[in-house]
Amino acid sequence: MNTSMASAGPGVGPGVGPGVGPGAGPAADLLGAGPGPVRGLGSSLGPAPACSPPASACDCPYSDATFLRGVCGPSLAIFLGIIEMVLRDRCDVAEPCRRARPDAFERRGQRDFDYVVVGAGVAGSVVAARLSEDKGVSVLVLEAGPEEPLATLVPAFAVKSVGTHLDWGFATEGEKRACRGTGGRCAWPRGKMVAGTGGMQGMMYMRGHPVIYDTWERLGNPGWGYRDVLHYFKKAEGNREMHLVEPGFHSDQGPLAVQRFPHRPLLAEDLVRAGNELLGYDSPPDLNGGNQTGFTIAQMMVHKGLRGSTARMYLRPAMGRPNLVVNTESLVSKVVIDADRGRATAVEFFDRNGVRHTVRVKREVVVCAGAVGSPQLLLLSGLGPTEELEAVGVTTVADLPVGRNLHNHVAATIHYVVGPMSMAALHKFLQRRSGPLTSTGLTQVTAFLASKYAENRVPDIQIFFDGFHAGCQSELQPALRCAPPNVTHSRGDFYDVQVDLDLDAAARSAARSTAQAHKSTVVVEGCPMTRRIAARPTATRTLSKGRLSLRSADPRHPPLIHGNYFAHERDLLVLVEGMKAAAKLAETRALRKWGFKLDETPAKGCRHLPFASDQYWTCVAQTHTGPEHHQAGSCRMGPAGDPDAVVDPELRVHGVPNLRVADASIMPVVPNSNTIAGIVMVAEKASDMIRATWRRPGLAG
Ligand SMILES: Cc1cc2nc3c(=O)[nH]c(=O)nc-3n(C[C@H](O)[C@H](O)[C@H](O)COP(=O)(O)OP(=O)(O)OC[C@H]3O[C@@H](n4cnc5c(N)ncnc54)[C@H](O)[C@@H]3O)c2cc1C
Repeated sequence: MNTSMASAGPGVGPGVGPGVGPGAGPAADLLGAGPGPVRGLGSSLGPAPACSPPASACDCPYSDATFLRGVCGPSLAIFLGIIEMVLRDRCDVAEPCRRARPDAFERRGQRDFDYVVVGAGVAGSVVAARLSEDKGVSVLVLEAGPEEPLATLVPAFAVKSVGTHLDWGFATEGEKRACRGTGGRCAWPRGKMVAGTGGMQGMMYMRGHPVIYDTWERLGNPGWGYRDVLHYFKKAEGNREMHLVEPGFHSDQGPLAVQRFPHRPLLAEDLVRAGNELLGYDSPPDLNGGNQTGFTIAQMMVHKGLRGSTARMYLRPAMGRPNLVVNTESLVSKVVIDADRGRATAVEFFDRNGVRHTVRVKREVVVCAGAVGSPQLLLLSGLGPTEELEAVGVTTVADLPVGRNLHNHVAATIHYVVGPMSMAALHKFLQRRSGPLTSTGLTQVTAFLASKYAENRVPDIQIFFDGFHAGCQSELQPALRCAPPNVTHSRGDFYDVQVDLDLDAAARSAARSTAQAHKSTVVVEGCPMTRRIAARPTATRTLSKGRLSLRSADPRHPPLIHGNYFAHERDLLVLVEGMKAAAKLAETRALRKWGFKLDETPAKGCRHLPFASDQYWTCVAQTHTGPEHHQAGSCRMGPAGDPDAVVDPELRVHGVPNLRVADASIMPVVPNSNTIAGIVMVAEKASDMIRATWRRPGLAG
């Protein structure tokens, strides 16, 4: 699975309150998390309350939504609990004075706002920060989940909140051709917290091929072609490694910090070499530049060793603004629409105590609840296919194809055969923001390939990698439990960073100095260790379309989701090509020296088929489907008259112009890559369009 304080740290640059600018004092110096301007966010930020470490001395009360201690079972609960506690005591990490609260709305006592933003996820955080730059307007953000927990900021725990109370835990139903191993149900984790799914994702920064955005434009959406949206990619991007990327495509001025992890296993470099050996490339290209084909160590959304979610990079620097209120643990249940006037007039939500509130909206509602949450809310508000709404007792306001055009990438995992988290690692992380806790291991490597089915050689396969990351004992090979005597961890049941690093070095020198490769086994201090590395080829230009509808009119019930994977046969054919390409990697010179070998243990449910045949890979894809996490399109953008369109090219719901949707759900076609870069672009452009609307003569309120 693919999975930063500085600019968002105690100081937020020019225009900030007292004592928090550059050189603001001991916090910055001690922790190496120096404050600096949040570039691109303007200088209109209001004063932020000062705080200074240690956190027990931080001036603002903050209650962290802990989750880590539960993820590895009882044996590690104490160790992981300590990590959470230590993080809480770091003021620069915790930023307690910039946190949203579940009682912010009540405390403010204000019952009407110019803008109400639903969801403080990837897109919502950007929209809220941008709209509140205008001092004369008021912005309320309602987020169903709690604040972004501290442990989610540590890259090594990137996806550990999946399956916890921070995950909506959605699943598709009735898949006929996919997820057969799990009864036709594919898991769709989605983040329920400030930062949204951006708090549980792998941090990879990938935009997708220009042709995707040109397709959006061709489908009737002027202003969304690549030449136009490039401006917004750049507006958002704060690239800290401009020397690595192609001139003309990037910017170092935006709030979203983009750079490679400070740490990577040695194997990562060889994996890239192996891939480019296969493709005949000398050096990895900038996959966000002019050529999207090849293998690379990707740039990630990280800053100073911590996850750079949009909540951290956009929203928190804005939290001191008097015109911005962010209320957590608030489930929005309905947008109230005056059908006669075609206008959204209010938003209803339930607070953490289950009490219902109504907020009046003076200008616009901006729905940023994600590819599942946004269509669900529109449906609950009477916007959707009449028949479906009537079936659950919701009165139709406008008959719109909400929930259709839902689509996603699809993957399958293949394994190759070829350590543990300790106090030492924690120390390294806290002192220098270095070491394995600051990365996600091999997940920082990715590749884009064009299968034989690809149109115009535009990549239709992305490969992700996994392995060499912090994990629980259950994720390890049994042999790893044999702990060498010098292991620094106390119980021998968690990846030890020390071992991890030594293992890399030892494996390399062993493989180099002795021709007798240990094949899948390396020996460290007399302890035989086997590792399982995974590659996850992913079909990214999928043609299969699913749908989302209401299960009931109760906003607390999850919607019905039909992913409809592999409904279009080409998606499966492309994925099988991707699996074959990934299998070939094991044959490269660069990886053979590691004793890399395809794991030939037949996959459950596919043992009857000849290993590595097309039928075998097809069976693996359909049985052990990787349902992927790049859902999009469920409130599709398109012009008036397009029967598939829910929002117009300015992201206004057709028929309700002061209700916009801005997130992954508006994408007519999902990018052929990870999605966040594209979503942030959408949110930046949406914010500009909203602000421009209200600057028009006669409209300013
Ligand atoms: C395990 C995993 C790994 C991933 N890795 C990557 C990666 O490496 N790179 C990448 O680019 N993408 C990655 N993704 C995909 C990416 O995280 C999502 O595409 C992205 O977060 C979606 O953004 P969004 O703004 O559309 O929705 P979200 O970020 O999900 O935000 C929606 C927000 O709305 C809130 N909400 C929903 N309904 C309501 C309601 N009724 N009332 C109030 N609030 C509500 C939610 O709680 C949430 O906070 C990954 C996803 C997963 C699950």
